[in-house]
Amino acid sequence: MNRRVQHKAAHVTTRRLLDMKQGKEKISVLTAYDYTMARILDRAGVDVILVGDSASNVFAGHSTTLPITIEEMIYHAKAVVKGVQDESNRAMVVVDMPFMSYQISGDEALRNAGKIMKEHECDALKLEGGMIIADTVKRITDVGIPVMGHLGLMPQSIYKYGSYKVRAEEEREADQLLEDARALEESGAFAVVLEKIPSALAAEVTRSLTIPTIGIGAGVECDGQVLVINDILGLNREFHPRFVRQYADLNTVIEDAVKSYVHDVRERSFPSADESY
Ligand SMILES: Nc1nc(=O)c2c([nH]1)NC[C@@H]1CN(c3ccc(C(=O)N[C@@H](CCC(=O)O)C(=O)O)cc3)CN21
Ligand SMILES: CC(C)C(=O)C(=O)O
Ligand SMILES: [Mg+2]
Repeated sequence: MNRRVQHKAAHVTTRRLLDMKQGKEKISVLTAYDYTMARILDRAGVDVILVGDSASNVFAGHSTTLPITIEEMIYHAKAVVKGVQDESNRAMVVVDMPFMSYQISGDEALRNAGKIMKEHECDALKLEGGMIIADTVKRITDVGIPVMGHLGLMPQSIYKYGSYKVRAEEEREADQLLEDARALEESGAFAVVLEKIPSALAAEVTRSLTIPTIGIGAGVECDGQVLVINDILGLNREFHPRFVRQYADLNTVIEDAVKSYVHDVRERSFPSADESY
């Protein structure tokens, strides 16, 4: 028996996520945008890696997710998929479809979904929206591409709302969100992200659906949780919404390391004889 194969944990599939919900095992999701980080996340055992369009913010420095292009998302996704493949190849890789790559028509959405899927071996795509994109979700899933939904705070619609405030606090909006979630499930979505909505509503959606819910600022009763990797590592100085738990202060770690390097170069203590040829 090939021991290497035997020791490799099974790649996380949409089926596995459904089983996890049924078995009440929580699903952990983090974003990644590059090869090095994807390898660390896969090694650490995260279930799903999301190549988020938040790359527009944290990688490219834009103030919203709107400017990132399909080509840029593919570039990040290729690096992440390669990282997972070179590590344990356990984590599922989901890629955000960027703003305006799926909203114009079902045809265009399908063409772009296929384009993203063909460039690398990611496992699924994520789209923002509910009933409005239900037909599109059905068309994409019908050809065999798994789709993750995204409801509540939808950053691609930020200019429609004008703020990043909590969503669906009023009963009418909450009812709409519940209907949107059901529409996504009926259209074939395998999971749905719930962003910045009241915990009680997220719990109700979670109970109402067969597919898993993945929360970000949506309480502990979601079937899983997602956060942006830069936020949990403390790489982001300015971004501190209360749903982020910071697990490290890499900002300080990196700044101190770079300061030491700059100092050593200036003082001529780097490189030493041992570090030279
Ligand atoms: N680094 C990063 N982390 C994220 O979670 C993230 C991104 N970028 N970019 C894309 C979207 C945007 N997201 C956001 C952005 C802002 C808030 C937020 O709560 N902002 C304010 C509150 C604004 C208000 O209440 O009016 C805050 O408290 O920081 C939440 C999610 C989540 N996503
Ligand atoms: C915050 C998550 C859910 C996301 O969509 C992103 O990182 O783009
Ligand atoms: Mg996103």
